[in-house]
Amino acid sequence: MSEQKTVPTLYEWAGGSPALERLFVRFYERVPQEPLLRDVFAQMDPHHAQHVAAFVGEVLGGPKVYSEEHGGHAHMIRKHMGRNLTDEQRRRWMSLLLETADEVGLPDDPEFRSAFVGYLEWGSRLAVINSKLDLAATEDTTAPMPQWSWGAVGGPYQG
Ligand code: HEM
Repeated sequence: MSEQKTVPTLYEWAGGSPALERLFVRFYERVPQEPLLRDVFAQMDPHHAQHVAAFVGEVLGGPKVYSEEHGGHAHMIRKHMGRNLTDEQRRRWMSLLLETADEVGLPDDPEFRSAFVGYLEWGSRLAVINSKLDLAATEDTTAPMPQWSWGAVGGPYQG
């Protein structure tokens, strides 16, 4: 009988919702010390970190909490519209998030990190593009929820 191997999702490999919440709570604790980012997030919802963790968890193969309870992908797109984010801000957002991933002990194996960074690069560049759109003038913000997986590396680090 052949052995059946189950490939964990990126969400499971990351440590599920507790790990992603730890990551984003700590990240948004650090944002006010960042001159490039603090004004962007000055008015953020008090549950912003949990919402972003739920969104990213769903993208990485976790439960559909953001779609079912927080307005789904269209809501996330609308939250970026009209904010005129710069690439300099995006780069700081990325590097601060990756520094925080190390700080909170998110898995740092090559397989997980390459897939995770791939998603963040893609998503953060779209956030900047969407931030140049005018909320009032854009009717269609529907797009399926992105789904990210291991990609070319094919599965978790095996040692
Ligand atoms: C993969 C990249 C990103 C993801 C997954 C993401 C995710 C999200 C989500 C889910 C929300 C809505 C939260 C809610 O429902 O309350 C949101 C809002 C927001 N995002 Fe992002 N985002 C990304 C990149 C960025 C970047 C690069 C910036 C700025 C440099 C940014 C700035 C904001 C701001 C200012 C809000 C509104 C916060 C508020 O006032 O409530 N995002 N983002």
